Amino acid sequence: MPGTRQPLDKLLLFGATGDLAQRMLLPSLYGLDEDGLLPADMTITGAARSEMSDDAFRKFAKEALDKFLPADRKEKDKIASFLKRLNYQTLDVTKMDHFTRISDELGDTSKGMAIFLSTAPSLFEPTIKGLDKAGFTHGNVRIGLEKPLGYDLASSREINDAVASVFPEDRIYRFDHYLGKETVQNILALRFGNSFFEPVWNAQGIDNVQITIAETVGLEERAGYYDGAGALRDMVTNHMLQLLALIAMEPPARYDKDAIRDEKAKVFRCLRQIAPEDVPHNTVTGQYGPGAVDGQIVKGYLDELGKPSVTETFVAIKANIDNWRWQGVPFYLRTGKRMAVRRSEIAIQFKPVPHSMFAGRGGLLQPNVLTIRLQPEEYIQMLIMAKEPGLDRDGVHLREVPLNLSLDAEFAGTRRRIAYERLLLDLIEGDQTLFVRRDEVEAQWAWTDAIRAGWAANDMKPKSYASGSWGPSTSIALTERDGVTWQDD
Ligand SMILES: NC(=O)C1=CN([C@@H]2O[C@H](COP(=O)(O)OP(=O)(O)OC[C@H]3O[C@@H](n4cnc5c(N)ncnc54)[C@H](OP(=O)(O)O)[C@@H]3O)[C@@H](O)[C@H]2O)C=CC1
Ligand SMILES: O=C1O[C@H](COP(=O)(O)O)[C@@H](O)[C@H](O)[C@H]1O
Repeated sequence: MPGTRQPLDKLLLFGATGDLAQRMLLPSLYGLDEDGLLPADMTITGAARSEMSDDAFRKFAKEALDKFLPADRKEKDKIASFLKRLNYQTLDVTKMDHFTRISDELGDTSKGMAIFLSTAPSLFEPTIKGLDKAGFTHGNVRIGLEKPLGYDLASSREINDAVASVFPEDRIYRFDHYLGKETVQNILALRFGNSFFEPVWNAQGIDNVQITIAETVGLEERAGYYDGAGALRDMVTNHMLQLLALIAMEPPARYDKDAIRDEKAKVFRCLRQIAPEDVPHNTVTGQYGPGAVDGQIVKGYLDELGKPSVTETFVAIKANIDNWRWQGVPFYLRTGKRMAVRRSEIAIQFKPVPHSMFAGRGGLLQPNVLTIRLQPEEYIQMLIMAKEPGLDRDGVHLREVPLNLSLDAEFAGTRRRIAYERLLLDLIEGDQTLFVRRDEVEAQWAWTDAIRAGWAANDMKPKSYASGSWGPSTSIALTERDGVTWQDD
């Protein structure tokens, strides 16, 4: 709600020397500054363990911008002006006495401050304790927490309790960068800014929903974290379940933090927990072996990791939502690394027509499919049956054709922003709508913890799949058993 936004003029960024800061956070903050969206006198203080002066941090940030900003956005004057906002504090968050150092670096914080923890979740509790001890939790202070929020429900609760002991929920901003993506916000526009989908957006109109986040990258530089997490906890607990909730939720009454998050939370409460005995039937796990991706020969996961591991790099799940709207509609979720293509999309397959008047006179009717492509392209496409032109005497020849709304083309003049630009601006200005509430995050963990318990109970190990494929063949069987085919084209 723009009318109630209250910008703060200080940002304290923990994990400022990390990969996420270099690739996403510093370029995003620059993007906001470039467009005049940061408060004029706002300072950005980076904090991390590495010993660095303010100037060395500015040089570090400049290198990050040089590397990660597109060539047409590197304006010397604007970068120089952005760098003037930056300063740095060397600090180990596990050492409580280090926190007193921040006061000098920050100066007067009476107008409030936004803090963002872009560090491993194991560091959240000590950081919060340190901030509290140094007196940085009172007044107009908001705290942002990068995902993952813990490793399971128990650790997530511990973190939530620790934050809640010093920050009220309305000052806690749990990041899930998928919520900052334009196309993800477009799901709300599509569903609730148009009237024609709602009457069929239910078990009467929809046969199944498929959510895919396929990546071509492998471990990158994150082996330490990823091998302990795996695809389920890295992608499903957060991004994929948020997408599911946006597709499945009831219409919120208003575009605000309470109305939207209440509706998402209700979906999570209706998400059917998968019983241990159903886990082998309803889930598939895989681990990539060697293969070719984008024309390049790549190593398998174990070779990249350099040690044995049973961590899954692919997971597919059949989920069900037990409420009136979605009874009997499977939601198939699928995500993996080193897949055939990079693609995030939601495919909604509608029910077939109840009776075909074209039977024997025009070919088979295909059910309509609505595809919301989140990345790399951004579009919404509806597959519909149309008559092929011609004077055929044996009937009306029908063919599936796409009805396309290319968001890339329609909004060609608008810069595509990094998801973190939206979220960091909302943290600075105080709008929680696109952040995850405590009850949501804990419901997400409870659901995926049950799946992990089922894997352990059934001694399930990931099946190998070739890099550059769509995952193990059992993933195809997961949907085919229900007579459903993954939408892979
Ligand atoms: N990178 C990515 O693409 C994504 C990352 N994330 C999550 O974001 C978080 C940060 O990720 P990423 O940037 O990749 O991690 P990195 O390992 O690259 O960076 C970690 C940061 O934390 C700092 N740090 C580590 N220990 C301490 C300490 N004791 N006291 C103070 N600072 C410390 C490091 O400082 P120093 O190097 O100076 O020691 C560094 O700035 C993680 O939880 C990750 O899972 C989430 C989504 C995507
Ligand atoms: O949170 C994460 O997301 C990225 C994928 O994000 P995207 O915006 O590129 O789709 C994933 O690579 C990473 O493992 C995970 O931690």
